[in-house]
Amino acid sequence: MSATRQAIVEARRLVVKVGSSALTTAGDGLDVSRLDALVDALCERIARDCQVVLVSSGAIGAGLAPLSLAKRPRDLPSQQAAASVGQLALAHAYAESFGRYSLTVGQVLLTSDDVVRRAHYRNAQRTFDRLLALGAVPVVNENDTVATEEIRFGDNDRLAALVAHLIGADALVLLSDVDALYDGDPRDGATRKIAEVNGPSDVDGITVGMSSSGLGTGGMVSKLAAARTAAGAGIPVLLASAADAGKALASADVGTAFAAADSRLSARRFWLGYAADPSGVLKLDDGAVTAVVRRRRSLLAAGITGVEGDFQAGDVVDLANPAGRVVARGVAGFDAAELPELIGRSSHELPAEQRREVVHADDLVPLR
Ligand SMILES: Nc1ncnc2c1ncn2[C@@H]1O[C@H](COP(=O)(O)OP(=O)(O)O)[C@@H](O)[C@H]1O
Ligand SMILES: N[C@@H](CCC(=O)OP(=O)(O)O)C(=O)O
Repeated sequence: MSATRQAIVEARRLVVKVGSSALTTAGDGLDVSRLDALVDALCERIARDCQVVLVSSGAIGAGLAPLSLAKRPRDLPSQQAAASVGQLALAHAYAESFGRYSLTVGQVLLTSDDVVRRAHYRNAQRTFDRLLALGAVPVVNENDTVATEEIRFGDNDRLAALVAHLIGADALVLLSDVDALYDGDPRDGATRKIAEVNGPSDVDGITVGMSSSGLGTGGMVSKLAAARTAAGAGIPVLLASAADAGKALASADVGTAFAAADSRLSARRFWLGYAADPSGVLKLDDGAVTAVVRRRRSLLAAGITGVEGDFQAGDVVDLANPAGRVVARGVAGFDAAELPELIGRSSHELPAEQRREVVHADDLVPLR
């Protein structure tokens, strides 16, 4: 067995995320027998002295039938109405199901602010720690009923990766309706299953598509992004089918395993790289990309070719390569308004008071 799968088997703190497509069907809503089977697998793992946080989608899917909606609505107010009805059904079903094992569940509904703003992040951290210390199983979802289009996570895969880092999880398990990552969308015919992902090059060139069930939101795109986020932060990830939850949680010998990067990012650097909401973009030339990404140097004005957004010194900004791809994220040392007359100029050409880094290396995180 690979070291990654071994680490998942031995994890003492685990985040498990289950998608809508594994719990609900368009016509019938919540499938309690599938939910019970998932809870059976989780409780077996909990009985082996492992703390589990469950991130569960399915509120919108579970709210469709009670509201006589035939399919997942597209507009936000209807989705929110469905989530409001469905979340109650979902929480009730989990309370009943874990109750079979005399376990208590605690509902945690998060908005992006709760993990994007640092002060809120610490607050959420304390709530999880206390729930786990008291022996309850936290069941997490996005707080869909109050999230607006702008502040929405939209997909729970990312939320699960952020929660995994937030609680210091040893591993993340993503359960869906597909049994693994494939090198192309499995609906397109001949595709190959990928069992191990040991680094970004193992997923270069594969095609990932959207949800097939019409119930899930992010499809494989968001799962892959979440797996990379967690693995990049030092947390091993297993992607498997919810139907295989028993095996995924007991022996981790199914699905796709994503190896964790060697070192765990500090809370601050993780927050900077993956949780913080960027307020603008600095466009870099090739030399600056090499300096900040490969050599971990500070970003100087000379390597910047353009500035977007209206940010202040201290705000988080994206750093993009000449093709426009975001390669790093960092804390701006200048206001956006100050930069146009500095960029492209080397330090000795600048007045003494402006002769400093635009983004200091300590405040800069390259993204995988
Ligand atoms: N390369 C790929 N490998 C595996 N599944 C893929 C791929 N590309 C697209 N998919 C689709 O992604 C779906 C899972 O995403 P989604 O329905 O959003 O799940 P969930 O509700 O569990 O979050 C699968 O059913 C599959 O059809
Ligand atoms: N918060 C939404 C789920 C959003 C979501 O990410 O769904 P999925 O792609 O099925 O994990 C809900 O509970 O319906």
